[in-house]
Amino acid sequence: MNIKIKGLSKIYPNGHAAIKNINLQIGSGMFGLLGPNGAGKSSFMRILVTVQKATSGTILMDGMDINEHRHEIRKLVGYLPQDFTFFSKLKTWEFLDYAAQLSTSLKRKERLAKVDKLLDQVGLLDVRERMANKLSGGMKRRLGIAQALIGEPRLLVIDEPTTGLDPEERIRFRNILSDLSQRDVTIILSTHIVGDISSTCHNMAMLNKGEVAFKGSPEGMIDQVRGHVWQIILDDSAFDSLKAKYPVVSTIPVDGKWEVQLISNDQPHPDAKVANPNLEHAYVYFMENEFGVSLV
Ligand SMILES: Nc1ncnc2c1ncn2[C@@H]1O[C@H](COP(=O)(O)OP(=O)(O)OP(=O)(O)O)[C@@H](O)[C@H]1O
Repeated sequence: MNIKIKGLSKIYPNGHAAIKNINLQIGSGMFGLLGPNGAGKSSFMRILVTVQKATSGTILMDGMDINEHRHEIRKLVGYLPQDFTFFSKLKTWEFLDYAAQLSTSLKRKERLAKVDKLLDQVGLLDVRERMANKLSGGMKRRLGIAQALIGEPRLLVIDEPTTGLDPEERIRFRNILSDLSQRDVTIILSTHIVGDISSTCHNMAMLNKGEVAFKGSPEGMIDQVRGHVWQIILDDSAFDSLKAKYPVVSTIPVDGKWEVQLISNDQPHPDAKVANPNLEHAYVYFMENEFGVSLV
């Protein structure tokens, strides 16, 4: 699916501008939307899946205006919201079968075959008889993905799927997403976890305070910070004085001192050496306003 977003803004009735003049183009494959809590990711995604309307701007999905073709577009979209909840009295397979009845016109036998195929795909076939509300947090998210996929959407929108998952479940979830992205489907994944993006997405945007702070590839975002990440070993007092001035991205205790990585336009200390940047560094760099330091 080809999505063109032009001049998109959302102002809530209380006057809060949650998203401001967003312009983006999103093609097939996995697209990551990175940003801190409150950046406007959920507002943006709810507009994309037609759950709420923008205040201004346009979205074209394969040339169809989202406001004029809401009904058709809903059939093309699968959505896993951040606060996805379950019907407590349904078994795992029953829950998915219920979702299938809502979003497909398949006959019972085909439907049940599809339910089991999807449960297998997300690694839940072994627990198909378990009550859905008794699944672990990670399993619930995977069932959420299965329900979003059941109608064979061309666009899959997933809001903060890995928040609160343990590292093993997070990796498992990322692997499921990577498998999905091999198909001809557009997946938009929102997250505040940098690792979700670096391990799954070739294209991305970073939102900060409702605005697009960066759009491009993760490598492109890392390139922007090259030469601005510095590494240095400091004692307690030197560390205290530098951390008051510069955004610190990592600290490792080494022999009673600190190995520190920080972001600065200029060499922050005579002993500081330029370090190799990663996406985490770039994220901090593009959040510079949070630190009141102008780095770009
Ligand atoms: N219905 C609403 N009325 C007023 N303000 C809202 C409403 N919904 C969201 N906001 C505000 O808009 C901003 C963006 O919220 P949004 O949920 O879109 O951000 P987010 O990036 O998804 O963050 P989070 O991960 O914390 O949900 C926040 O400041 C939020 O408080």
